Amino acid sequence: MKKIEAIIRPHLLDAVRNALQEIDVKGMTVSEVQGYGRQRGHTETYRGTEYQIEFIPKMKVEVVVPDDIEEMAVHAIMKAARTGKFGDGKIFVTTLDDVIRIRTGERGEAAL
Ligand SMILES: Nc1ncnc2c1ncn2[C@@H]1O[C@H](COP(=O)(O)OP(=O)(O)OP(=O)(O)O)[C@@H](O)[C@H]1O
Ligand SMILES: [Mg+2]
Repeated sequence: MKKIEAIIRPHLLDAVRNALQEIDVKGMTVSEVQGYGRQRGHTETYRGTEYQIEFIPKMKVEVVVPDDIEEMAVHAIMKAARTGKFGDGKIFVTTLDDVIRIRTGERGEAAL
């Protein structure tokens, strides 16, 4: 299984969710996050301490999927989240060891 974390523009959340539902992704977690990429990473020093400024609001979408739909899921997110401008976001993919459905004790892909 793969865990796909996508940092996207907040106003494109519905489009990304719809795109993922179309490829039968079973569940998802979303959260409001703040961050910066290459354009905004400057720091300010105040009384000897460095402060990171200019965090931009983004949404984080997390989905766990079987290996065989990883590429489809990544492409679905890219297509829905891309405007072509700086700040469109990023997708992080990691290998996930296990999933446990708490109610039943099912594990692995059966628990997705
Ligand atoms: N290396 C990173 N590690 C963790 N989060 C990141 C990283 N790069 C970007 N992000 C997250 O993704 C959001 C959007 O990043 P962004 O799309 O600006 O990346 P970028 O590398 O600057 O690409 P672009 O040049 O297209 O703007 C950031 O606000 C931050 O939350
Ligand atoms: Mg950027």
